[in-house]
Amino acid sequence: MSTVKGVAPPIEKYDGSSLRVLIVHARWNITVVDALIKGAIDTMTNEYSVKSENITIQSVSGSYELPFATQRLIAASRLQATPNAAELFSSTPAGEQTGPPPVNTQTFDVAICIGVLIKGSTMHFEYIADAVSNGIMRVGLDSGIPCVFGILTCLNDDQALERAGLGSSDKKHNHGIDWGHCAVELAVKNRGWMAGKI
Ligand SMILES: Nc1c(NC[C@H](O)[C@H](O)[C@H](O)CO)[nH]c(=O)[nH]c1=O
Ligand SMILES: CC(=O)[C@@H](O)COP(=O)(O)O
Repeated sequence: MSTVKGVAPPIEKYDGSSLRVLIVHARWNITVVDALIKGAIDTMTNEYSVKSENITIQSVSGSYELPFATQRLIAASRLQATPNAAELFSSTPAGEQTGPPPVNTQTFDVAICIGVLIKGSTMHFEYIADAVSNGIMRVGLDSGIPCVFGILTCLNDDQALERAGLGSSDKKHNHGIDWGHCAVELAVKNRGWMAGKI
């Protein structure tokens, strides 16, 4: 029997040709992470014309580091985009502001945080999964830049491989593809929302 699980295809054909995308990934479980990154990038470039030169890729050691690194990279990009950005935020240090930027200080339209957690013998997995999911949500809401939750939380190696399209079953599926679709849709919609369009 086929499954009811999964995301419906996007309603529109979004144009990603001017989007700027930040990918921040962990290097833990890198074989799986690499496949997920490839799935996301191929989807964005092949299906939405996102330019590869507009995709910035940065890595950190583990998934726990993803929210912090993403927050700092967004802050750094704003400083780069507007030389006097620090002054625009005046009393608050760069990176600690909440809400959308005041003017034209955004270099990334969307961030995708990619990591793979595989449960071991201790509670390590549970703590990291909880912290990372909350952290990524917080960075998105605080910065006003959508942050895609590209984290696999797997109970064993096989679950991780299947969800990166590397497994041996006929149900294997690369979730990086879904994250690519999700990133473009949210980035394009958010540009409209920021301009007051509903
Ligand atoms: N066990 C996994 C980790 N653990 C490392 C942490 O994310 C972190 O780097 C460390 O605690 C230092 O702060 N990371 C993953 O991405 N995946 C795992 O399965
Ligand atoms: C703190 C660690 O990285 C490690 O002890 C976690 O162990 P496990 O992955 O078996 O839960």
